Amino acid sequence: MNHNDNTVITVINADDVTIGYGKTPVLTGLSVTVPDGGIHALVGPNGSGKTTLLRSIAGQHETNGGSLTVFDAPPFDNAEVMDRVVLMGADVSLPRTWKGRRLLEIGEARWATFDMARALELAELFDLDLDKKYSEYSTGQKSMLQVVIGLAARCPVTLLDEPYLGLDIERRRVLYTELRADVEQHPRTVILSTHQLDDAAAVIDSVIVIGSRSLLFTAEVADLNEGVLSATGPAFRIDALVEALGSTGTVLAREKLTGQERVILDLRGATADAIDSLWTKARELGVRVQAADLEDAVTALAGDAR
Ligand SMILES: Nc1ncnc2c1ncn2[C@@H]1O[C@H](COP(=O)(O)OP(=O)(O)OP(=O)(O)O)[C@@H](O)[C@H]1O
Repeated sequence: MNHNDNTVITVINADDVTIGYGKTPVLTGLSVTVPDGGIHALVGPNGSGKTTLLRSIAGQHETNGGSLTVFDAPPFDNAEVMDRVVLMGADVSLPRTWKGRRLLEIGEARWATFDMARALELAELFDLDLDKKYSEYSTGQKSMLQVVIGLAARCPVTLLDEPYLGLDIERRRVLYTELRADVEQHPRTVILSTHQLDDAAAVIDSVIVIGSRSLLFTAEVADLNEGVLSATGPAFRIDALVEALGSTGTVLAREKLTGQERVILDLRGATADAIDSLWTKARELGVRVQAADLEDAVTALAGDAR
């Protein structure tokens, strides 16, 4: 594993990577590092290359240029890396005629770290019938089986590709609660690709945001929660707040609501005193300020980064 500086150990390192299909590139010049441990959301528009990137990290898809390493080694077709990585989720195909229970046994045979007791416990929490064939599962039940295998495999690098697809609200709660509990009890690095950031907001540590073709930015969720604010009020009051903001921060986005306007402000570089005085100013002006929802913060930062 790489020591980026004196403190951060990275498990996945992409440096100027190009990935595509045939001669068509999907991602170009992608440079990103993923720290060892924690849950990281991979976010980007449809077709931006999230699944392709996860497949490359899992050693299932060859990169076309640059350097991609997982545990300091190129992952493609590399058994030593692939034995420590699991990729499960929406686009992962499993043998359709096999029953859920059999697929768990395949997982147990595939990964030395697989915990069958945990797999059975998760299946019960999801209320998943393991005696049905995979082809007989609904979309949500297929997702549940994928999540069960993905978590029970206990791989140091766990990749979950849109694992919530088709899950009802109660099962989504199980997914995120059990994911967090599992990672706390058995620390590992999880990358979770998602279009539903707010759903995952409570359990993720950072976001990796890709745009069309490359990385837009990465950010710690704690930094976003503290430093990206949403301010709502009548337009003239928002104008006054933006004027007061000066060089303390940046206006990432501004939108009209019915009779009001809302701005998303990036104050991540500001001192605690500067942030305090902006809150005071907002109160004086009668502008409602709050931490921006994670989804709003990421969307605004992505718009700003493009
Ligand atoms: N097997 C393939 N052969 C050729 N092109 C492919 C193949 N798989 C994916 N692509 C193309 O690669 C691009 C990225 O696809 P990918 O599935 O990685 O995106 P994604 O970000 O996961 O999308 P979504 O959010 O819609 O799931 C898309 O333009 C897609 O059409």
